[in-house]
Amino acid sequence: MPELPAHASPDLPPLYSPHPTSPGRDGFDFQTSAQGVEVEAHDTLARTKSHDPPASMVSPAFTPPATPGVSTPSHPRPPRSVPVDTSLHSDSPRPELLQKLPEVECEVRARIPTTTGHEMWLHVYRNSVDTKEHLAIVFGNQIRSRSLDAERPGETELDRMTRGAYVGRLYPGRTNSRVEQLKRAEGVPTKRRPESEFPQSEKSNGLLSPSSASSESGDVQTISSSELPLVRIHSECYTGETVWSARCDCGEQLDEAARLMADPILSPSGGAIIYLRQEGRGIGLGEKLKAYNLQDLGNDTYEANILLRHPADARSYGLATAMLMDLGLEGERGIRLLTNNPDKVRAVEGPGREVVVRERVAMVPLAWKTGGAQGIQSEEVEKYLSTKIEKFKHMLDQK
Ligand SMILES: Nc1nc2c(ncn2[C@@H]2O[C@H](COP(=O)(O)OP(=O)(O)OP(=O)(O)O)[C@@H](O)[C@H]2O)c(=O)[nH]1
Repeated sequence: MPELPAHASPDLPPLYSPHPTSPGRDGFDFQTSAQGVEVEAHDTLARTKSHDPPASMVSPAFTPPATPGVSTPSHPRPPRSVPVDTSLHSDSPRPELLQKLPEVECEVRARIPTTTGHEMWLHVYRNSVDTKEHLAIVFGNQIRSRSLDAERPGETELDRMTRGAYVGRLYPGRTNSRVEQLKRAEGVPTKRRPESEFPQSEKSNGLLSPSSASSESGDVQTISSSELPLVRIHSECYTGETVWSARCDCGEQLDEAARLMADPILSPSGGAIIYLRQEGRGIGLGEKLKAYNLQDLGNDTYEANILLRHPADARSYGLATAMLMDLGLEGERGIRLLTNNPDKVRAVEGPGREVVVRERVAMVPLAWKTGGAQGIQSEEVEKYLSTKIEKFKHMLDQK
C-alpha cells in the first residue's frame, strides 16, 4: 500500500476497513480545532451525572456547537486540565513502584520534520532494565536531555553532532556542536544566549523558570497551567498506530498528544511523549492478538488478559519517570499529564515523587468530542472504552 503514509492511519477506503462507514482516525492533524473543548465539557458533564459509561460512543446525543468558520475562535482554548495532588491521596492504593529507578541514557536524537509542517525531536533511549529502544518525542527547544548533552570521553565535534548533541540546527559545513563555539570560530561577537538555546540541563529545575523565579523578597510566583510542560506516557500499540485497527483509540491518542504539544500557544513550554515499548499493555503483540481472539469469543479486554494468565495490565512506569528526569522535567515545578489512567498519574511520579504531576489533561475520544463526526467508530472500540471505565477505572467520566 505505497499510497498510505506510514505515520498515521489515514481515512481508509472500504477495501481496507472493516467498517466502511467510519471516517477513521483523524490523521496526524496538528491544526487545532476549537470545537472539541466545548463539546467535551458538555458531554463529560452529562456522563459525570449518570456515572455510567456512555450508551453509545458512535452517536452521542449532542451536536457539536460550532463548525470551523465565523463563530469559531481564531485560536483554541487550552485543553481542559484537572489539578492533581497525589500527596493528598495517601488512603487510596498506590500502584506498586520499583524502589530504585532504572538508569537511562539518551543515545541519539534527530530532528524530524513531520507531514503537518511541525518539527519534533526524536530521542532514542537505552536503559538498565531491558534492551528495547524506548523513545522520547520532544516538541519545542526548551526540553533537552542531560545524558545526551553530557560530554562523552574522546568524542569529536562530529561525533556530538552525529548523535544529536548540538544546539540550534545542523547545516552542511557546520563544524561545532555548540552555538557559542561556532560563533567564536566565525568571529561573531558572542552575547548572552536566549533562554530557549540553553539546554534544560544548564537551567535550574524546580521552581526557578523564567515564569516563576523567586523575587528579591523570596516570594515564588505561581506558574500558570499552560506553562507546565505537557507530557504523555504512551504505550506502544502496533495495531492501533500502524495497521489502522479500530479496536482501540491508541493511534488517535498519539496524534492528539502530538497536536497539543506542537501548538506553541497550548504548550508554550514544549512537550514530550514518552513512548514506551510496552505493546499490549506489556504482554507483547503475539499475546495481544490472542487476547483479540478471546475478545471476539465474548470476553472483554480485561478478562482476555486474565484468561491468558497475564495481569490485566502488565506495565510499569519507572522508565518513564527516569526519562522525564533526564529531560529535566522532574522537581516541584511539575508537569501536565495527558491521561485518563489513574495508575499512570501516581506511578509516573516515581517512588520519591521525583516527578510531580500538577495537572491531568483528559484524553477524550474524538468521536465523543465531535458527536461521531470524526474519530474511531466501531463496536470493538466502544467495548474497549467501556471496559477501561468499568474495570480499569479510567477517569473518562470526570470533569
Ligand atoms: N492486552 C491488550 N492490550 C491492549 C488492547 N488494546 C490496546 N492495548 C494496549 O494498551 C496500551 C494502551 O493502553 P490504554 O489502556 O489505551 O491507555 P492507558 O495508557 O492505560 O491510559 P491513557 O493514558 O488514558 O491512554 C497499548 O500498549 C496497547 O497496545 C487489548 O485489547 N488487549
